[in-house]
Amino acid sequence: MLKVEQLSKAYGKKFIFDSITFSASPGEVIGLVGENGAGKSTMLQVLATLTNATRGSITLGGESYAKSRKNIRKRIGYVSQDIALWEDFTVKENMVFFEKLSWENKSIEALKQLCNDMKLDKWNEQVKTLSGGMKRKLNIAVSLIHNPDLLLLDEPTVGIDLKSRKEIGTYLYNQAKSHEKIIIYTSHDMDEIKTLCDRVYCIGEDSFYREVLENAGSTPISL
Ligand SMILES: Nc1ncnc2c1ncn2[C@@H]1O[C@H](COP(=O)(O)OP(=O)(O)OP(=O)(O)O)[C@@H](O)[C@H]1O
Repeated sequence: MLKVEQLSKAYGKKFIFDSITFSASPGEVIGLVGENGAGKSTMLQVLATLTNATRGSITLGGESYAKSRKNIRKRIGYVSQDIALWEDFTVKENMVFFEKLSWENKSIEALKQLCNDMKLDKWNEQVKTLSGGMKRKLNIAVSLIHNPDLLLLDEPTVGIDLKSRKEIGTYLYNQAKSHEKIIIYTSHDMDEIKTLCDRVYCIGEDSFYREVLENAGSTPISL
């Protein structure tokens, strides 16, 4: 269980969000929505331990972020909005490179299977020759190498075609359900959010998103 209590983040005197409380259980897919600048990426960065909260507490499976930061990091997968891959390396070389940096030992076969499960079959091709959708899939596959309990994805499906979007969505959904992972992801695609998410949290000024989601039959929760 991820528990976020009275979490605030400020840059200087400006609060990006203030006193936010929510939780997520293993197996849940959580959508985080809000307008540009609402603080979605900042929230994911705090949850990913990339930046510190100003106030509040976070625990993952009972373990405190404040007390066990190093250990918590091993349990988190994070995919930023920007693709973070070696463009001149092949898919295989990227997977092997990031496996060496990770805390897990995975065989080449297991790494290849991870890519195949995502319908990413360009194993021996250089990343720079892949489409944007394929790169996004590889970025997600890299984040899963160490088998994280909590997967944080910042707009994982932005700018990619419907087929790849659906493949990524289905894959992530199955990851949450079959492997009891908590997935929190941001998107501006409300159809996708409605289809995939068990729960939707709205951050910042949320009246627009609330209305769109409610009209689509979803019940978003304001943070
Ligand atoms: N390192 C930083 N220093 C100061 N302000 C920052 C920093 N990072 C983000 N911000 C500010 O925090 C606010 C929230 O930004 P954030 O990127 O979290 O929004 P977002 O909801 O993810 O937006 P988008 O939908 O455009 O990705 C913005 O006003 C941004 O300018």
